[in-house]
Amino acid sequence: MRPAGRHGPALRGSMSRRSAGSGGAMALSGVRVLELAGLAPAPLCGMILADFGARVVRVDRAPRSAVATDVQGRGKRSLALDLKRPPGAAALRRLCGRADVLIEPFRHGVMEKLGLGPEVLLHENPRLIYARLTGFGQTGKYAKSAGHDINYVALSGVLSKLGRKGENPYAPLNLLADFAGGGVLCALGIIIALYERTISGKGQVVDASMVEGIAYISSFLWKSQNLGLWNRPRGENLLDSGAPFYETYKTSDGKFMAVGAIEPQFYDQLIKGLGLDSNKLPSQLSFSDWPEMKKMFASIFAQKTQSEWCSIFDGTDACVTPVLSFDDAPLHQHNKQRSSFIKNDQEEISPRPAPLLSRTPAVPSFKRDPFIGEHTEEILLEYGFTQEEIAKLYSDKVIESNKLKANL
Ligand SMILES: C[C@H](CCC[C@@H](C)[C@H]1CC[C@H]2[C@@H]3[C@H](O)C[C@@H]4C[C@H](O)CC[C@]4(C)[C@H]3C[C@H](O)[C@]12C)C(=O)SCCNC(=O)CCNC(=O)[C@H](O)C(C)(C)COP(=O)(O)OP(=O)(O)OC[C@H]1O[C@@H](n2cnc3c(N)ncnc32)[C@H](O)[C@@H]1OP(=O)(O)O
Repeated sequence: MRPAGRHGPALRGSMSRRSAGSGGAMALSGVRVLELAGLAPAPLCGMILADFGARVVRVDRAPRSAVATDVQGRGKRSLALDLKRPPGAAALRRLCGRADVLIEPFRHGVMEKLGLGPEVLLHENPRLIYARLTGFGQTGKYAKSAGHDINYVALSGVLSKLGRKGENPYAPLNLLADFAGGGVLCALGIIIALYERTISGKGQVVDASMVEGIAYISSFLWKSQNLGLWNRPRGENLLDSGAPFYETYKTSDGKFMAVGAIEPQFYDQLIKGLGLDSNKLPSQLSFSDWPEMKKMFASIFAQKTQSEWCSIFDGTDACVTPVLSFDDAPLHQHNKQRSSFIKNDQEEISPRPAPLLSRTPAVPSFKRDPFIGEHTEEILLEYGFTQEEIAKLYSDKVIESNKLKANL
């Protein structure tokens, strides 16, 4: 959890609280989602759907581990259910009978082994959107292999393009496969399938492979190869840290500025802001001069603080911005003006859901994330289980409840 200290109530912005009502239905109101608990990509997928109004139930493991490892539980409720026991698997089948969407994050074969494969669940509920969010997809040589973000980015071809000159390929955190190519594209697949269902009345399987997701996200790279943008070795091209005008530079106070002055008219403004004379410089696209130009830019940026450079470049089209820390990003005037970051009841700061819809924007929950099993009973009742059936599931140790902790 981040300290609250520097961030004032302004962060709560003008966004109405979910509990107070948004003054209208959210885009996904009424959509019932079951998300089987996973590592990082499926939780983001579920959180996006919850932010935009879906009723998302996270199905956690029972017997449960001490703490929820899902830090993207915003707006979700938790049901703790042991799927390895036949009554647990049967309970999930019943839940799926009343759900619109199931998100499962296991490697291929796990759901089938539990008797919860798509043939079974779609047979019982033909309207179900069965989303399978995996690294390697449902078929192919690696379908049953373990892997993580870096492996998926590697297999997509994209990792070979990332990294600085002379260095090994470098994965930018686990943002590309887990989140962009995984969680976000899976959410898109679900929305597309939900839209199609309004016409056909039928559900379907969404096979969201993160390898393919990140490859698809990188279509621009694939389709721009003939433009000569990527002919040079890694780290020596236009957008991969080769060009002096698409780079970060350290300032005198140890911070950084980001420069993205690609087009000539914007590059001219960069040169002007740096106090240079373009007549005395090589042309912008003279590749052989790039290393020397970088050194020159670096020595100039090192002469002023980040704030001084912001005073020079703010309000120009030089495409120069400060590299903000997580502490500073929510406090930046632009982000404050748009309420781009929000603070929940626990004083935790996180990005506001995007994109912003004009009539039915997301209204994220401001409550803390659910404890594992916090809503077990209420969810089962809501999905049509009787008190007697719930009591039996408890006594059979197939479900767990975590009310005690929730009430602390
Ligand atoms: C780079 C990222 C990964 C980042 C993850 C981090 C966010 C977290 C990793 C470690 C965490 C920390 C750690 O846990 C210690 C602390 C714990 C504390 O509680 C919280 C703080 C921690 C510091 C904690 C903090 C963070 O959470 C961490 C740092 C990625 O790339 S994520 C993407 C990974 N890939 C995929 O998701 C692709 C699809 N999935 C897979 O390929 C596999 O699932 C995977 C990921 C390889 C894992 O393989 P595994 O063998 O473990 O599982 P599966 O084969 O899929 O089978 C699942 C089995 O579980 C059974 N099961 C599932 N649900 C239930 C249930 N409700 N009841 C009973 N049983 C259940 C299922 O039947 C399967 O059983 P079998 O194996 O017997 O078939």
